[in-house]
Amino acid sequence: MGIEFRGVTKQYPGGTVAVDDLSLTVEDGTITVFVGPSGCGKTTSLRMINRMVEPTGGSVLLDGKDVRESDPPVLRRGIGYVIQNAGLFPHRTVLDNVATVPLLSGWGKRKARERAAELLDTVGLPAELAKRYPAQLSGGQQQRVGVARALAADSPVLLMDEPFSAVDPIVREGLQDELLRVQSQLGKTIVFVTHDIDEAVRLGDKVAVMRVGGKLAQYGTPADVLRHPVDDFVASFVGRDRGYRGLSFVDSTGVEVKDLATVELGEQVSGPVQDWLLAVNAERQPRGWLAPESTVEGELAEADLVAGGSLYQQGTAIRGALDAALSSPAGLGVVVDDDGRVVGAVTARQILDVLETRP
Ligand SMILES: Nc1ncnc2c1ncn2[C@@H]1O[C@H](COP(=O)(O)OP(=O)(O)OP(=O)(O)O)[C@@H](O)[C@H]1O
Repeated sequence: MGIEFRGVTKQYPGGTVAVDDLSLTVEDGTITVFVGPSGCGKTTSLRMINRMVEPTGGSVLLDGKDVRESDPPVLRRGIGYVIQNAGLFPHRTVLDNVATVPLLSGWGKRKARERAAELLDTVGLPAELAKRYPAQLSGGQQQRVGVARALAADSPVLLMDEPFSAVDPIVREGLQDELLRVQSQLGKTIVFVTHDIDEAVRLGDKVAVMRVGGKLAQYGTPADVLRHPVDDFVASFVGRDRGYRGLSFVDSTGVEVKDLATVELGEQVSGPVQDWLLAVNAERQPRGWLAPESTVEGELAEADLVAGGSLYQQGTAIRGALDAALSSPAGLGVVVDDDGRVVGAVTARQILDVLETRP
């Protein structure tokens, strides 16, 4: 179900223009992220979709129909909504929090609870948490309950307002992965608000960058926005390291994978080794590096090795190859196939050369 903003403006009674002539289309079944500094009108834009805020100009269309033609409570029942800190009911159990919307929609108690239990599983929460109260969960777990509750409406549209901002970066990454996984199964139309550009490019099929004054600065794919910012505002907002971030979207064509000498764990290594030598297991999966000048007594064991270096899976974006090369103690990024077996190695120099010669 697509969403269209047509020349939408919101001026609050005090005179603040929170959103100024916003026009964009959110495609059916995609994630669109509204991103921008504090006060640029992201939340106001989101809330005009479910009529928590009414525009003062223009119109919002849901599936081609002006939202003003729908009664707000009916409209909202059909649109999932997730906010920061989850907004859970403190005196209801986790299960009943999630079952709320199905109950409101007239499902029987048992069916609503069964559905709620399924959804807790969908968002990766163990069943034993169902009977707890929200205060007995971690912040990340509460956010998952919030997402499960929003999914319970089984609506094609989901609005998410900074849902993951209150949790630490590691937990946030887990929640983002989970959202992407759930989305790959459910294919909802999701509008997501954040002030974090990393989150925006990670989650969005499209990213709408807004500036204070409620103006849309740029609307495009994450790759577009990172690689071709339309003006200085967008360029500075996406940050100086956008070149590096942008590499997440660049394929690795032209990067030649070089052969790499390896030694298998359990083998005898005679004399001190000359150069960094990659140790692999019987499946040819990398286990660590043998440092130059090191000598091995008897059979090569894990204890002889220096750990380190991320692995680059062949065929994925070039950023992974650069990460692998830069994080490797040997200066050689280890390239693996789908099964994690060593294919060869790349150097950072090679990757930079390829990038420099590209248009
Ligand atoms: N109910 C209101 N009455 C008056 N002004 C408001 C109201 N809600 C928001 N505003 C103003 O409208 C502008 C946009 O606010 P909005 O909350 O949409 O921005 P935002 O981009 O979501 O910001 P943040 O990231 O800080 O939440 C701000 O200047 C804000 O002060």
